[in-house]
Amino acid sequence: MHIVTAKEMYDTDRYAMEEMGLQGHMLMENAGRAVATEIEKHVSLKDQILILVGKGNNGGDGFVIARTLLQRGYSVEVLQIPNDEDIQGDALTHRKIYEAFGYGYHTFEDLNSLITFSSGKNVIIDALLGIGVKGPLRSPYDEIVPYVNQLDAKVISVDLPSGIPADEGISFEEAIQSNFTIVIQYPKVSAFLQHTAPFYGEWKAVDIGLPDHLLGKPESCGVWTKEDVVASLPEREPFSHKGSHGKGLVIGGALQMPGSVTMTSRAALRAGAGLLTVATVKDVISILASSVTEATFIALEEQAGKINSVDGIEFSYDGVAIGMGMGRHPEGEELLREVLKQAESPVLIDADGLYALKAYLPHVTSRSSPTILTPHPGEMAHLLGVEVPELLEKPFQYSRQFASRYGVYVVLKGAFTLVTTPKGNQWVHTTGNVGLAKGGSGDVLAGMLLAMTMQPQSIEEALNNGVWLHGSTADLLTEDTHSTYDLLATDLIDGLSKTYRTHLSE
Ligand SMILES: NC(=O)C1=CN([C@@H]2O[C@H](COP(=O)(O)OP(=O)(O)OC[C@H]3O[C@@H](n4cnc5c(N)ncnc54)[C@H](O)[C@@H]3O)[C@@H](O)[C@H]2O)[C@@H](O)CC1
Ligand SMILES: Nc1ncnc2c1ncn2[C@@H]1O[C@H](COP(=O)(O)OP(=O)(O)O)[C@@H](O)[C@H]1O
Ligand SMILES: [K+]
Repeated sequence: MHIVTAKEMYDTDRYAMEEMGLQGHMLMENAGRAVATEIEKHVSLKDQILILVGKGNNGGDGFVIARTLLQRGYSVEVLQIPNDEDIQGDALTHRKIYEAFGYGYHTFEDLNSLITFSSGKNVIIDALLGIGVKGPLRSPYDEIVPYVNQLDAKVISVDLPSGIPADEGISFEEAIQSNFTIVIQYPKVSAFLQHTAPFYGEWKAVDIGLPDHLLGKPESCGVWTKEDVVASLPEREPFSHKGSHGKGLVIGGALQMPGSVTMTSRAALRAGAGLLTVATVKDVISILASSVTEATFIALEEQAGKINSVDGIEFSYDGVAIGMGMGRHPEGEELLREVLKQAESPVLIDADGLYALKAYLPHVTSRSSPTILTPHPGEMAHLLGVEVPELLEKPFQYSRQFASRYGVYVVLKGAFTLVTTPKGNQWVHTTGNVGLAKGGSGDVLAGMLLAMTMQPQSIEEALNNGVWLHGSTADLLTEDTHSTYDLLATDLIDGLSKTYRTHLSE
């Protein structure tokens, strides 16, 4: 499923109108009817519905929705916010059609009109502003929005909650807090930003008949879905052997932190790695050996319980993951450099490895094999040299620039984990839940991703399939045997079996 900016939506729209003859009022008819059909799933004939109509095309959708719902027997009133002469173009066409059906509307004079017409309504349809919103809300929207937000009614927004910009990096002051948003054709970027997504409530996209190729480019920014996983995750070949399923190496762990590397290793094996070696300090091996019985070990030189060097490792692996529980110490930088120089396989860098990476970053571009970084926002902000809130304002832009500058894959973790390829393709993940916000979840993800990168699929597919499996496992477990309070990272490792069996064995 594509994710679009306002400009991409307008460009697609223009192309459909100018090149394909899908005129604006036809698109608006499609949009309004599709939205009305979706609204029907959330309301009943007993509900009292008020549709708030703004000045632009979002308001135009409102007139189509009103006509469609009235024709289907619902109790609907319309409050048009601008004066009559300010409704123009396709929106005016649809108001005329609406009136030709014999339906009427009220016009907003001051806040009292809203107080009067919202009284007794238990559903408000927000068709005030769409992707054309610019700057802070102006009068009278700056009064209307807070009033709607304090009403005790179900609020359903059309396309996006009014006041929320479509794109990232745009500040806003107030916006409609929706219960449900019916997105027109493609979700907009703001549906996936930590500070704007909550305004949407739940959302669903409806098809208004724009063919996919209209965006004029191959799909390069979208939501990675179960269908994508099913289409790209390779099946196990009946005659394959352990070597065909990838020989992985995990470098990490310190005497003070034996747990993370344990979780990474077990997760890698559960996710499908054929063979796994853990290179760590001696004391960690004695702890690990009993819980990761399938792995082999390399004892590395150490200082004060931390890995000091990677001497003794022969880099003949299909994939390497480094950094989990390694600790932060000056030697970390040197040993990471060695790994990046010597390993001819994909190298995934996580956690403490990311802190050791910063000085070496400019040299990463010279690697001929993929380099994968899996930062959470704090680690990513450190690599970028910006503050976390600044990063979260524009995660798409920051990730894209960073991935292309250094030629790396970036898995920016969070509630909407964002995978970016060096070419700039971006995939958002909506699986996973707050149960994952607990130490260790990231270590488990690193192991799953390591296993995935060693299977016969592209790195782009591997990372996306791994993130999807990780999030879906959390979702399955919290639907069933666990809650978002008690879920442990180790539960994810064992729960992975359920995800594979439930989703991927049909
Ligand atoms: N393919 C498409 O793009 C389609 C889009 N449609 C709808 O059209 C919408 C976009 O239409 P428009 O471009 O007319 O944009 P809007 O409906 O968002 O309206 C923009 C207008 O609102 C006013 N406005 C902007 N910012 C404001 C602020 N801060 N305070 C107060 N008033 C403000 C301005 O008068 C501006 O011209 C979409 O969100 C969608 O709902 C559908 O009708 C059909 C197809
Ligand atoms: N609120 C949330 N909703 C969904 N997923 C989350 C949430 N918080 C964290 N996660 C996921 O949990 C993992 C946490 O990783 P990370 O921050 O590296 O933790 P740690 O290193 O402590 O294990 C990531 O995969 C992230 O996407
Ligand atoms: K809206």
